[in-house]
Amino acid sequence: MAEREHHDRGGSRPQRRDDRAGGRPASGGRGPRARSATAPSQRTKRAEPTRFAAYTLLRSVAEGGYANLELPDILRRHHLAGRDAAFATELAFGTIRWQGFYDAVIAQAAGRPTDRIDPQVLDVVRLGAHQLMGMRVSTHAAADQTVGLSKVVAGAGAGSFVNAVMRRMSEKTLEQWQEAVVLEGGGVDALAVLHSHPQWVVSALRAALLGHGRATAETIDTELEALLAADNDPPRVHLVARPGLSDVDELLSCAQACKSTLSPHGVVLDSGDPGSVAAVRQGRASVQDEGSQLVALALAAAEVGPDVPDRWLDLCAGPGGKAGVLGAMAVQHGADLTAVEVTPHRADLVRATLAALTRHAESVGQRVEVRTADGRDVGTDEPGAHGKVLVDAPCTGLGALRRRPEARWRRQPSDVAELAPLQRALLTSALAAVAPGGVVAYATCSPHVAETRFVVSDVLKKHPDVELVDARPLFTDASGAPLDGLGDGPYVQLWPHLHGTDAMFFALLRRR
Ligand SMILES: C[S@@+](CC[C@H](N)C(=O)[O-])C[C@H]1O[C@@H](n2cnc3c(N)ncnc32)[C@H](O)[C@@H]1O
Repeated sequence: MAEREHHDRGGSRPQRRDDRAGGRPASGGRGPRARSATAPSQRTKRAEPTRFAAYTLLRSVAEGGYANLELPDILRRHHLAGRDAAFATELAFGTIRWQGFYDAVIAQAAGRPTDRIDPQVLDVVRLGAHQLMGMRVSTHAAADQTVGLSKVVAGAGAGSFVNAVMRRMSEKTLEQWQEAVVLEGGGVDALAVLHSHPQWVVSALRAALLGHGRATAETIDTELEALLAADNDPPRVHLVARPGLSDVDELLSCAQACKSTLSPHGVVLDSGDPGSVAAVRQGRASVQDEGSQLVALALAAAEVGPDVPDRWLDLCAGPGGKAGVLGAMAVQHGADLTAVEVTPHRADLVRATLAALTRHAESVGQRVEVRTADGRDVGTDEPGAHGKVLVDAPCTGLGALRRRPEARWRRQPSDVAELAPLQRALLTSALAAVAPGGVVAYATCSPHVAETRFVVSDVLKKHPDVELVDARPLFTDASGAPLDGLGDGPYVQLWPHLHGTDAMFFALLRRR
């Protein structure tokens, strides 16, 4: 590709304001950009495949698609692999993450609110903004390719507008744009623009850091900025070797990877496609965040009374990531696993995820079963039948924003209230389904206090026969050493900016 030498994924995000305080220049070491004075008629008239693929992904997301799910097909259709696929992915995902900040910049550069810009043209300009401010694409290449893309997707008439906006955006450094768009008064509103999060999400994360004891009045500003910045860092790909089916050495031997420092069964991929790893293709290993691995391993390690049944239950299993680890650990402990999922197509995903494990369990005389059912009924249907139950509750996913670039713009504050009764009902059902002496783990990939502590404390009020267990000793790193920064207990809250994991919440309840 013509401008290949300008592709640099090392500096793929707008720099934080903190970086300026350290004296580093904005935009990855470049000063103010040279004005790009090329007339639109002299710009390219074609769309280069990586930009076109990124644009296609943005349009799919605008129409309700999920970036992670759409990406593989779009890359295939545009024949992109290796560095080109990585460039297109970062261009699209980074643009979606930084959309809030870029829209504030674009509104000023265009002299009109973004809702008065044609949505297709707006997406093209957002991609241009990310090339200018988030990736080290040269000003000329970014402008040329962005104008070319606009002509292809929106007609020649769009070229002049896009050319003008790109020129105005390139007249300021990132640092100057941060100054220009930040809202007066600072606080949550300013952080929301600077770190490209909706305001309500910034407020919820602020409350979560305080509510879980991670931050105090003195440290909250620093902690919150660090957490928001971590949400904008593209996460690395982690694999888990399902215990008994694969191991870390096998993954290291066939992938460019290094050992996880957090999970004894995990590796961190340096590069490459997880689908090229045989163990992943065969369902003996899978892609999984380290925080999710730790949650499944913690429940597997939890002690239960002597007479509890050798039956473990995953009450909300789709698509089966934690069930894969929990089921593998169950088989090693001589227990069976039942994975329940209410949505039929997600239950099918769980079946596919657990196929290799199911065969392995049968070969040693045990059972791993997937059931399409409502988890809220299991407690009534099978009271006291299980020794360990996982409730990985449906939640807002505010702890996994870095993995799902569009999620922050889709979620609404009302989602929290809407999910609340379901979360309480599932935990109540789990407590009915567990035998005396058995344990229930309640987990979410959200640190929102209303989805975590409040759910557990509400349900506990109605269950005098249930006690909260300090979950912190169950969370150890890959060497078995206690994990730092887990809070004051008895709950565990992981944090992206501290542990490098999704912000998983974990509570352990034991039925007396
Ligand atoms: C957070 S996800 C679980 C993720 C899963 N544990 C994993 O690691 O792959 C929550 C799941 O619960 C399912 N769910 C929602 N309501 C449910 C219900 N009433 N009974 C069972 N599953 C439910 C959702 O469809 C979703 O697949």
